[in-house]
Amino acid sequence: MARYELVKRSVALITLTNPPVNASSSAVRHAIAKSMKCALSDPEVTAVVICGENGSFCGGADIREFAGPLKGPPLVPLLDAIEAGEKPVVAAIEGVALGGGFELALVCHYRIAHSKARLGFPEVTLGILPAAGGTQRLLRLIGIPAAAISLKLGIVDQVTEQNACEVAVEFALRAVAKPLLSRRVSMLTTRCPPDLDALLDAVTMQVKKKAPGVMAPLACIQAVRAAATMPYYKGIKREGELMATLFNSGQAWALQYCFFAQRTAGKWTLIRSAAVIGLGTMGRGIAVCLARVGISVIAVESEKKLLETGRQMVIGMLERDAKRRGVSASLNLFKFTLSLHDLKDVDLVIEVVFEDMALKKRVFQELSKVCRPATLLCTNTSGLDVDALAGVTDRPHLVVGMHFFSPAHVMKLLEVVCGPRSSSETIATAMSLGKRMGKVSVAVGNCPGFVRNRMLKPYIDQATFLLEEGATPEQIDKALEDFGFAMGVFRMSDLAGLDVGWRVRKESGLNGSDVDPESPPRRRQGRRYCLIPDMVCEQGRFGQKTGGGWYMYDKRGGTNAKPDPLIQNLLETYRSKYGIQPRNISNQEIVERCLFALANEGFGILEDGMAARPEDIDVIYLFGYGFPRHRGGPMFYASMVGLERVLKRLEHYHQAHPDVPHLKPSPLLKTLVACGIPPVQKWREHIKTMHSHL
Ligand SMILES: CCCCCCCC(=O)CC(=O)SCCNC(=O)CCNC(=O)[C@H](O)C(C)(C)COP(=O)(O)OP(=O)(O)OC[C@H]1O[C@@H](n2cnc3c(N)ncnc32)[C@H](O)[C@@H]1OP(=O)(O)O
Ligand SMILES: NC(=O)C1=CN([C@@H]2O[C@H](COP(=O)(O)OP(=O)(O)OC[C@H]3O[C@@H](n4cnc5c(N)ncnc54)[C@H](O)[C@@H]3O)[C@@H](O)[C@H]2O)C=CC1
Repeated sequence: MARYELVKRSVALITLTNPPVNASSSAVRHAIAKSMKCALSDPEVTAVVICGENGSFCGGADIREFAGPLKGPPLVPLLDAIEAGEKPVVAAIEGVALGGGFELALVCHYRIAHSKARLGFPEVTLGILPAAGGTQRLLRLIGIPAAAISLKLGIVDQVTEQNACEVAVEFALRAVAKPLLSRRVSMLTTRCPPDLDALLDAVTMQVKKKAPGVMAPLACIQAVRAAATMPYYKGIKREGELMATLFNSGQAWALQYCFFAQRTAGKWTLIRSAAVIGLGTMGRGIAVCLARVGISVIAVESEKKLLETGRQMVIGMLERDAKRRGVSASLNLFKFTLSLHDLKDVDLVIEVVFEDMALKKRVFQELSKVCRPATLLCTNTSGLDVDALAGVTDRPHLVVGMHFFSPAHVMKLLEVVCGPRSSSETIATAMSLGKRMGKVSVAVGNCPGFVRNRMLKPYIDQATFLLEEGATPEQIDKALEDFGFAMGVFRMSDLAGLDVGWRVRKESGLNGSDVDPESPPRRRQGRRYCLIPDMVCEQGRFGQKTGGGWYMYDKRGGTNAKPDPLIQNLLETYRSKYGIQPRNISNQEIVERCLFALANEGFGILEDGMAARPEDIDVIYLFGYGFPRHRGGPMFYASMVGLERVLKRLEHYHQAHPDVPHLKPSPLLKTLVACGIPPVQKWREHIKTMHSHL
């Protein structure tokens, strides 16, 4: 519910993690209390930054908890303790800081807000008032006749267009030596106009006229009067008394009921029940994603033993997930079966069996027979033709790809693969189901590899070509990690498992018995091909899961990657076998070749109409491959480097490696350069004229 980490050696970063709005539930309050204790007692820590995950600081108290008895640490003492602490605490506000979230920001000694952040006390709309010192502190900070803009009012210390958390960390480092006394808002005196009584009377009149009979706004005015006329400790007591009256009033219950009713009414959904076929690596995670949002799930396996294993795994995952979120596991939503006939009434099916077209076709034919005519049929294939599957059903318009990424219950990205016959309603339903499951859904076209994996191929290819030419996995990874990736390409491949790509290459005739014996060395299907990844796999090295891949690990499943002399040997033998003279390769070349090849494929995808706009590609890479957010995504990065330069460098590299088609600049890149290099947001205008599959 809150992540605690040390950044820049001495700043404790506390990240609230309670999606969707990081409401301060009892579990979140508990985690804040624990993290603050840690930060204040650790001599290494000199300052603290509090932020929220997923672009939202904190949406206030968890309103769902208002119905039951107060659990977890009460907010007022928790907030008072933060303010009284001897280390500077900086709030990094993105998205919303509302209600209790704003109160949390007010006890921090400094506030850094993104320019689009929204701060405020919407409590009156829930029939209550900010009762964790909010009325008392805000008034002390801005005075009674408050104006309009938070920076001018002095609510925030800095407004930024950048990542608020990063700015706050730098700010915190500078705040370390400064005195904290004047930063404790509760110690300030409220600035009052001389005619306070007249002002409050006039506001009372206005409120009574505008909202006759409504209690909360009037209570707020009384709290304001307390802030103006009483010392903090008395003011907060008054605030608490007013809250107690409101909290137990029918008005508060009614208004809170309206809040949820409004959201429930908006939740008209086609999907109440779903089926998942195949409980392997992906199927389990997908089943958990569905159940997490209250959809009943029928889970299907092919054999009794596998069904039992799948069941155990799903239950374990659900229980761990529920524990982490402080809710009870929704086991009753599940039914496990071996028979597809049990799926006759479900609203949607997600097929997650082996990546085998013949098998998937058999499953889709069968589904076509057993499911009611309106059931949506989805596939999690990572690259097979969705339309070929649609073609074997009686309802091609209801067939769509829902491409999750591993681990499916964790990874945010969902590619919704639109076949040429998928109807708009089918696509919209899959997109909205993705959103409901908390995914970032992006509609993509039906081409081999779709968007993420199609782009990944040239990126990985470049990395392996660089190995042939003289680089090492650790050198390439270091260059990419310095660029901003959490993991370079080889560490990432070891994490994902090398066998998947190996199987795909075999199936596409790139290695194994199907290879044309006449193929010249290091060439396949008319283009350059690096054999090193296949050689690594042939040694049973599939990455972390086998204890070795591009690196060695202390054990199977280990995560601590160490350079492996065996790989070094393999590279040297390979180079001498094929007469390659290793050369020194600069980090610049590594970054350019990997990233420009990635972006170049992105231009190709836009041109083919397989993604609707560059923003979609960037979002896919941010959420589906950990592309460094501060670089904006591969397409935005290309625009920042300058399209002309990207074009020139690609031309240069393509000239040096003419047998690598991925380095040949895409026609769209050339068009954009020719038409004056529009900013990324305007590329769409130049793509519109081309054929879109979306
Ligand atoms: C005696 C001492 C006692 C101490 C008492 C301490 C006093 C307090 O601490 C008082 C409080 O904070 S009361 C809460 C104040 N905060 C609010 O009123 C914000 C309410 N939320 C919003 O305005 C919008 O959701 C928001 C603007 C945040 C986002 O809008 P969107 O349109 O993007 O999204 P929604 O569809 O509205 O919401 C998404 C899902 O989140 C749920 N949710 C939102 N805010 C929540 C909240 N504060 N608590 C619990 N659930 C919340 C919302 O219900 C929706 O859920 P689903 O429908 O299931 O998806
Ligand atoms: N593993 C990954 O990282 C990703 C995989 N995918 C795709 O998801 C699909 C599944 O992949 P994984 O979960 O990794 O495979 P897996 O091998 O872990 O699981 C497949 C499961 O399907 C079951 N199965 C096979 N035939 C069946 C049938 N007729 N009825 C019911 N169950 C059946 C198998 O017993 C097995 O448990 C593939 O299409 C794959 O390309 C997509 C994204 C990522």
